[in-house]
Amino acid sequence: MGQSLLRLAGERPELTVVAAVSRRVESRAIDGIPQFAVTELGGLPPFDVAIDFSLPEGFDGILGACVERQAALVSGTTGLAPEQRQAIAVAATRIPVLWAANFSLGVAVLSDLVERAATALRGWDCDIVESHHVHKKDAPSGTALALGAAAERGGAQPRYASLRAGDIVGEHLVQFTTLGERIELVHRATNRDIFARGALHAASRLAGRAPGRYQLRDLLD
Ligand SMILES: NC(=O)C1=CN([C@@H]2O[C@H](COP(=O)(O)OP(=O)(O)OC[C@H]3O[C@@H](n4cnc5c(N)ncnc54)[C@H](OP(=O)(O)O)[C@@H]3O)[C@@H](O)[C@H]2O)C=CC1
Ligand SMILES: O=C(O)C1=N[C@H](C(=O)O)C[C@H](O)C1
Repeated sequence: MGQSLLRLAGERPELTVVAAVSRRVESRAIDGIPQFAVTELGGLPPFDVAIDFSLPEGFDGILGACVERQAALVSGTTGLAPEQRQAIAVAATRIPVLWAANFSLGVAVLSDLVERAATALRGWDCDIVESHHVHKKDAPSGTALALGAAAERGGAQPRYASLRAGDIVGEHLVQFTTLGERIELVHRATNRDIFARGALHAASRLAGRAPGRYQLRDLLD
């Protein structure tokens, strides 16, 4: 995701990337952008908004740096612990924060459809099957859990299954089943750039806003 973000940031003239942060730093710059290790956050140049796609181990440092700098945070890191979700709520009293399990427009629409289907199909079984590439560390995916929360708002009690195979970018199937019939709602991401573009759009709209928790739909055109 970091590589997609750096490549696609160039499509948005209103954004200037001043630094890239990762766990290990092998060279001091990527395509001319200064690179910092997560242990060097204190040395970052001034910034208005950070975009975080890391791992739960890296999240606390980025969140802390944003609060310290009074900068906005856009995060798509999944697998966060309950305490980290709580830390987002606390930080949002001081800075604008947008955390989303999925930055694609299609999943935002799917989430609405799932809630509507769950509301209409009381008593049906609800199963969520997510498939991702073999390098993905968390399961169920953040998107599956978010879709499950949408199903729960509609009164369903979802069950989860996870598949890790090859280079699957991300697929989410939400299935409602009863005796004699079944509804399947599916989203398939085929390119990670959709997530990066969504996060870059959110970043450009979040910078400079009042402190608080924001959702993707708050920042759409
Ligand atoms: N919300 C959404 O739409 C999406 C969310 N994601 C989520 O984004 C996250 C990243 O995914 P992906 O890019 O595939 O993962 P990668 O493993 O490819 O990249 C993770 C990045 O985080 C860095 N990192 C790892 N540990 C730490 C740490 N302790 N401190 C600071 N930085 C750290 C890594 O640095 P280094 O390279 O030096 O190890 C690397 O740059 C995952 O949680 C994934 O689920 C992914 C796609 C879409
Ligand atoms: O790790 C990934 O790749 C993805 N993670 C997010 C998730 O956990 O839902 C979003 C997307 O599915 C890709």
